[in-house]
Amino acid sequence: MAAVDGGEVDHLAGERATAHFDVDAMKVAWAGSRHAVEVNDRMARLVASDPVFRKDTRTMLSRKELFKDTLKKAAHAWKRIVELRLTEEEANLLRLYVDQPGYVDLHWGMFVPAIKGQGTEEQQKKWVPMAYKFQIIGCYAQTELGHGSNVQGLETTATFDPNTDEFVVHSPTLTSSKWWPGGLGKASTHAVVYARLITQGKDYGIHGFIVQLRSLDDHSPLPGITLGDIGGKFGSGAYNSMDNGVLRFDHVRIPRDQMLMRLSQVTREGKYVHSDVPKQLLYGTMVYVRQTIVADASKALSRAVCIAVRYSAIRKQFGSQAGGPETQVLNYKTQQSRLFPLLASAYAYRFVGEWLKWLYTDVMQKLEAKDYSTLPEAHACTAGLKSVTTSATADAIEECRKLCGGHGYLNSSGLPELFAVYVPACTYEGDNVVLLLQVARFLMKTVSQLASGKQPVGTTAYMGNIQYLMQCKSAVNTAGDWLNPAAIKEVFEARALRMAVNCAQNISKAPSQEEGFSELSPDLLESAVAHVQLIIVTKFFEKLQQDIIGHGVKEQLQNLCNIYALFLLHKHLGDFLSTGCITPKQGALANEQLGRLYAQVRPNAVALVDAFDYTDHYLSSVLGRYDGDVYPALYAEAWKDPLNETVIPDGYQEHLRPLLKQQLKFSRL
Ligand SMILES: CCCCCCCCCCCCCCCCCCCC(=O)SCCNC(=O)CCNC(=O)[C@H](O)C(C)(C)COP(=O)(O)OP(=O)(O)OC[C@H]1O[C@@H](n2cnc3c(N)ncnc32)[C@H](O)[C@@H]1OP(=O)(O)O
Ligand SMILES: Cc1cc2nc3c(=O)[nH]c(=O)nc-3n(C[C@H](O)[C@H](O)[C@H](O)COP(=O)(O)OP(=O)(O)OC[C@H]3O[C@@H](n4cnc5c(N)ncnc54)[C@H](O)[C@@H]3O)c2cc1C
Repeated sequence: MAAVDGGEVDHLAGERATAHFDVDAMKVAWAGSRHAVEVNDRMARLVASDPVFRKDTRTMLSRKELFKDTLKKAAHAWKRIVELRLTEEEANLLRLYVDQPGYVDLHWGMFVPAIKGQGTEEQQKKWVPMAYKFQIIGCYAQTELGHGSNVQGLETTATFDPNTDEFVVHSPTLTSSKWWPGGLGKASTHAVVYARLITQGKDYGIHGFIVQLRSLDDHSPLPGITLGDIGGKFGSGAYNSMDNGVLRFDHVRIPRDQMLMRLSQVTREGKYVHSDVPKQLLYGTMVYVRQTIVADASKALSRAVCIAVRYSAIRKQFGSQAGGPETQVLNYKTQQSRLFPLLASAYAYRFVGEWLKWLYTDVMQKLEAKDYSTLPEAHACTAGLKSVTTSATADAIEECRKLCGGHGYLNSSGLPELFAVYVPACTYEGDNVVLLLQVARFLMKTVSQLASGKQPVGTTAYMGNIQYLMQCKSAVNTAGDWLNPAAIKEVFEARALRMAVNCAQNISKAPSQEEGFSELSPDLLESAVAHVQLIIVTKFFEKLQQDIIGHGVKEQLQNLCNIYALFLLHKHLGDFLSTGCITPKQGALANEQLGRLYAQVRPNAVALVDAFDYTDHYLSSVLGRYDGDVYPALYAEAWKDPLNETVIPDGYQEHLRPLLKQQLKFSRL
């Protein structure tokens, strides 16, 4: 049992008893291995049992209190990591379960990877150990007030001065102020700063530099540096624990060797030298983080779905004819058709995230061997999957809130905070529309190369089957035919290819490629989404080909995979019909099959969310409690609100009493 802090009575026991599969084996399938289940469980319990990591009053804290609490938790987490000599894997999980965004996320998630990816061996030797020991705290300072998406438009300058062998870092305009970097506002001592490199009078574009921002003695900003927090953000608690910051430089000097020089160098004389590597490797840290964001999407989504499924099994409304029991809302077909596709999506994102991690590692190994051929594919996959999974997850968390009715709107449900903390994922690390346009660009390039006979590889390999896919018609005849993976794959491939080819044909009619791309960009977005959804569906099918152990586990995953695919088909029916991949009748059959699959998931729903193995501490939701004892928890939680600290509210004497005593008379009455 995962819940370390659940009650004694299991109100969901009846639901758990109806499951047709081995939940422990499903935990292994979800986590990836038995080892992963064990280490996740151990770290989650470690956090849940430590009073410093409590978070039940987080949404009631002021910004200052919340920030201080975040500093305390980060320091305590580090203390525990050192005391217990945790491995890197354990430490990362411990931080995950602490579950409060803070400067450490950017320190480990971007500052260290940026130095590792873009620094020379010598630079790594100097900076990485200091960062690993927390002798310095770093952040990733790229975005500016005036430019975020358009990285080439950044204005901060780093001008080489050969007289002193230094770069002079400067913010020439208001819009060049660094704006947004997490951890910058109050915590970081250092940053990887992206600035235009100018040497010998020439602008060589954006490069990364390590810049010290604050004194290591008293934490005050160094001379020439202006620093602050950019202000409160969406929602209570949530991302306000993070000190997203503003930074300005007034001719700040740094040694030449603090330019990250793995990709290009400036010599002592000021000569610019570019290595024989693609310049896009400068964006490598973003590719790395996008890949981790896809894995995070399944975490956030599964968390919301776990709350909504458990609560929907407890919540009863209507249905009693002659004094009998009311209906669990989970039994309503509408609830199922809204909730089960989200459950299926959580599993789909988990497996595609696993695959993306593999792809990223594979590409990195190839890059080490100077093989850059898979870089465009890695960029397109990370950008596309980041975009599709975060957009769907943000929408899904809000849907789960609605699925929980009125109580979902209470902070104690955990859903408002989860939504507020998650929704910026659609923007940070690349705005989702901007990223999809990158995928579309990649697809248009691939389509244009088909004519020259170039065989596409990787996730676009299906495009090589153009002769067939442009004219095939689905052979589905009955609802049951939609359970055939080949039938599903064929229509998803045909839809994606036909949408891409349509776009390419329409672009070619425009006066220029650029104008055509711009004019067609709404269609290009849809084409990119179709391609990315195909990847997710394909990777789910591939997962099912692997050795999956445990009674009934594979059958459940097959159902979820079919639900994910057929739900998408139903949602994007217009695409499938307008491209002629299926007929209206076949669309209706898919929907019929979807209803049957929901019925099969129903008795397994609670067990399928139990397989996520979340503690009550991590879920932090009275509605999602493992024991299902929702009502006493909701009732008790209300009394913790600061408004209930006194029976008579503050302000009664000044504002309520005079009103009630009619001391202020309305002259016309
Ligand atoms: C209960 C509640 C509590 C819950 C708590 C939960 C706790 C959770 C913890 C949460 C912690 C969160 C931690 C995450 C922190 C978030 C961190 C966010 C950090 C940031 O946002 S950093 C800033 C990121 N910025 C961006 O992403 C900018 C986006 N813009 C770009 O990437 C580029 O500028 C863009 C759009 C790609 C355009 O670049 P440009 O140079 O103009 O390129 P072109 O379009 O002209 O393309 C040229 C060529 O390059 C190829 N290309 C582009 N990018 C890449 C790449 N990355 N890799 C490889 N190749 C690339 C492109 O395809 C073109 O190729 P061609 O062959 O066509 O020429
Ligand atoms: C919570 C949070 C944390 C962040 N952390 C960091 C950090 O640690 N470090 C850091 O450097 N940055 C950080 N950022 C900044 C973040 O990376 C940028 O905000 C993000 O890349 C989007 O850029 P933008 O703000 O310039 O949006 P804009 O590009 O200005 O987007 C505005 C609108 O324009 C549209 N748009 C833009 N370009 C195009 C186009 N070519 N075609 C069509 N539509 C377009 C977008 O879709 C969007 O609708 C963070 C942001 C947030 C919200």
